[in-house]
Amino acid sequence: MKGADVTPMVEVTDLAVAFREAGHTTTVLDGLSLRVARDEVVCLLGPSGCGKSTLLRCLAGLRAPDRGEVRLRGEPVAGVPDGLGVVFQDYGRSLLPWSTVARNVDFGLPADLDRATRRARTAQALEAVGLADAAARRPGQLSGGMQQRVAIARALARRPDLLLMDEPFASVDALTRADLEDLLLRVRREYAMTVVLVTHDIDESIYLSDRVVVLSPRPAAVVADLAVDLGGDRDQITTRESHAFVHLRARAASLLRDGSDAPEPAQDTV
Ligand SMILES: Nc1ncnc2c1ncn2[C@@H]1O[C@H](COP(=O)(O)OP(=O)(O)OP(=O)(O)O)[C@@H](O)[C@H]1O
Repeated sequence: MKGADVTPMVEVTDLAVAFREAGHTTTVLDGLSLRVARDEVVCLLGPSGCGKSTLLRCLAGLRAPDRGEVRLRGEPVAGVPDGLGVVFQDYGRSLLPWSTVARNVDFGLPADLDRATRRARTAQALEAVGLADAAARRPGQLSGGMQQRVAIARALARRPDLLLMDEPFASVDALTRADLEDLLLRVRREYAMTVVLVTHDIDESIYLSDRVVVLSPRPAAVVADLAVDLGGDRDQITTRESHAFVHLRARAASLLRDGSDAPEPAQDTV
């Protein structure tokens, strides 16, 4: 009998990246290793400037590391891999302002797809993000949250098995952010994707993920790998109030602050 495929979706080994500018070298990553299993949602949580985006760019094949290796589905990354969706924070710059919403989504599809398939995938992705009625509008006619939904639809239309997100909800207001977080939890199941999401928001990292990888200040190293046992059905109010969530938040905050883990609180204090 053939066993289940246990090849990790993402395997990063001993990654090092440095930037050299005007005779000055900034070491951003130095010996970072990380694994993400298929269908997992993992948040990379780290302080500003620690190298989160650089790590994500290495995963996306947008930057070659100076040392070490990135493998996706067991294959070394060399250039932008197939089966990948990417969503960045700055939706304003990632959408084409003169094109309709539908065209913006279609724009992300491989050139060799036939017209009927393109239309079907675009319609399905817009439906998934609740924008079926906005297909003919232009980005400038939409709110920030709606524009970010278009960016997510564009990634989904590619039917990625790996979605990389770089602070995707950092530019929208708190209520819209909560809606987009719940949208991600839903589409992650519908599209059966592995998700790697970069954030410096502790609550968001716990709410969204199966695992939070806490990174140190630059050069980013893995400080802790926190399993998030909150179940699949999450709710913005009750999940965030739960004992497990509150304790994970304290642990992540302490690890981010000085690398120390917070002790389990006594039951009568919560
Ligand atoms: N192309 C580049 N050239 C020179 N330095 C760079 C370049 N890209 C990033 N850096 C530097 O590398 C460091 C890490 O940047 P990176 O964007 O990866 O961090 P980050 O953790 O994502 O930060 P933030 O949370 O603030 O977005 C920063 O000091 C940044 O200035």
